[in-house]
Amino acid sequence: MYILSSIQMAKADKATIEISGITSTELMEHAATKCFHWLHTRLQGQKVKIHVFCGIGNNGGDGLVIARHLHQHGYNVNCYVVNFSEKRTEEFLVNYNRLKEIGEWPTVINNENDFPDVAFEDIVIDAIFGNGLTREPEGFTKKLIEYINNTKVFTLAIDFPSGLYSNSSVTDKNAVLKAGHTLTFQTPKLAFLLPENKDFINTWEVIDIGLDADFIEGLKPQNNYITKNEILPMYKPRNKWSHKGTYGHSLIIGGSFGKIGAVTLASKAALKIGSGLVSAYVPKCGYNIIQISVPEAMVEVDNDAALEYYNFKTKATVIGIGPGMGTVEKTALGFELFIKENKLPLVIDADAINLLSQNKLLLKYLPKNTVLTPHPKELERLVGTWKNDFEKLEKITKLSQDYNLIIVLKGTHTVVVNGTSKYFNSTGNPALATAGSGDVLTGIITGLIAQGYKPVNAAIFGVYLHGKTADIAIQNTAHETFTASTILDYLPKAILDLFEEEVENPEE
Ligand SMILES: NC(=O)C1=CN([C@@H]2O[C@H](COP(=O)(O)OP(=O)(O)OC[C@H]3O[C@@H](n4cnc5c(N)ncnc54)[C@H](OP(=O)(O)O)[C@@H]3O)[C@@H](O)[C@H]2O)[C@@H](O)CC1
Ligand SMILES: Nc1ncnc2c1ncn2[C@@H]1O[C@H](COP(=O)(O)OP(=O)(O)O)[C@@H](O)[C@H]1O
Ligand SMILES: [K+]
Repeated sequence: MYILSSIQMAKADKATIEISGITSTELMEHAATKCFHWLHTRLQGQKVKIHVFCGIGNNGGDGLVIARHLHQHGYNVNCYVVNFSEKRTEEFLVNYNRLKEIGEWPTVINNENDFPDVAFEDIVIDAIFGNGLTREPEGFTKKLIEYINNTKVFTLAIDFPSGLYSNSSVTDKNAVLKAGHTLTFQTPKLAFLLPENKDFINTWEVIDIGLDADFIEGLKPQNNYITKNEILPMYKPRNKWSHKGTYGHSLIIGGSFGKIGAVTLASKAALKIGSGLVSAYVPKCGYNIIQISVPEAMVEVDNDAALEYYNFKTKATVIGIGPGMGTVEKTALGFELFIKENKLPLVIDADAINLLSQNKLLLKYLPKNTVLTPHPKELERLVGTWKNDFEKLEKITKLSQDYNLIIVLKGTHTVVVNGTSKYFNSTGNPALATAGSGDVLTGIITGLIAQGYKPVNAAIFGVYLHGKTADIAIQNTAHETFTASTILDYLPKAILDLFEEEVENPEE
């Protein structure tokens, strides 16, 4: 699914109106009616008090349409116009009049004295600002947003939480509405996927308003939201005449005294995702541990308690390096020689990323399409700090372009960056916030590359499946009891889920 910016959304709105011949008011009616149905399905006519706050642009127009439908269905609805400007859009005015025609006169809010009483148990619909936000809300509009936030009432935001931009950072955090749920039109918005906006975005979903798909395709959006639809075509089914050699040989390099578990998890993951063969290259102290805990894997050993020589004999298809490796001097020196000589595809994680950060000259030796899987702290060591999440994404893009790398920045919405293309993951939940889950991801991506997946696809596919295990598991287990090993237990279900049909959305 593409992620569109505000400018792209406005272009797609306009183009759809021209191409399909429907009017802008009809498009608004269609979009806002879907939002009403979303609410109606859940409320089933309950007499809860609903406050609809409308701006004076088309986001406000949506609010007016929703208020009209709520009124006509007998809900206890209060509609307000937040009068921050005298200009009104045509679609706003059409719907203002339609609301008046059915006997519902919105209350105009001109200053703080006009704020209505809002109780914790009420519902607020936020239709103040949407796609057309050009600057931060101020004056009484900002005060209204603060006022609503302070009530802690459930807030349903239409298209955007008011005050949030799609593609740039908020500078005044008090001027953004904290949405309980957001119904956004046509595509996810980049701002919803960034940790800096965690206070404003809770849950959200996309309402398909039928914008022209060919036109959107022609915009060549660079930001993507990865769901099952994008993942399924990547899947490589197995051939009847294949054998273990067909599915490659993953070599996992890492471990140090006390941290052999990381290599164990990564090796198990590479096997479980289907790598034909898996070997581990660990310090001597890890030999028995891996042999006993992963009988399917082969093991080669280096020096005693930490890697030093990197002189393995395994003829691997791909190497995953870093889990539990440590950064002591001898490991770092050996790593430098290894990187300078290596020609095999690489997945680089954890301490191997930290060693690259300590010696950035090594970056130029990495084979094209090497996958790096940093968490934010590891990324910071590599590229320095950032002012905000948009600048962070720019820094990752530059790193990816400068060295032809694929960067997997891990987090709630892990993003895979390949040059200017970005792929944000849709799966996963806080169950994954547990020791070793990153090591498992390294093994999964390595094992997919071994089987012939293009590195960028291996990264996108692996991240999706990794998150999906937690989403499936959480139906039967608690967040707390999910561990990195549970990811492996649920990999079969995550793969099988790809072939299950989605349940129809009742509102569609
Ligand atoms: N057919 C369609 O197009 C469809 C559109 N749809 C809906 O339209 C929404 C976009 O509508 P929109 O473009 O009218 O912008 P919106 O967010 O309502 O507000 C912009 C107004 O606010 C003003 N303004 C901005 N910032 C401000 C500030 N800080 N403080 C004060 N004023 C500020 C700005 O004026 P200006 O910047 O020029 O001063 C302008 O007057 C979109 O999110 C979706 O909900 C759907 O119905 C689907 C069909
Ligand atoms: N709240 C969350 N929602 C979704 N995914 C998460 C969440 N917290 C952590 N994860 C995922 O868990 C993994 C953690 O990796 P990492 O930080 O390297 O852990 P470790 O070093 O313990 O292996 C990443 O893939 C990350 O995306
Ligand atoms: K809004």
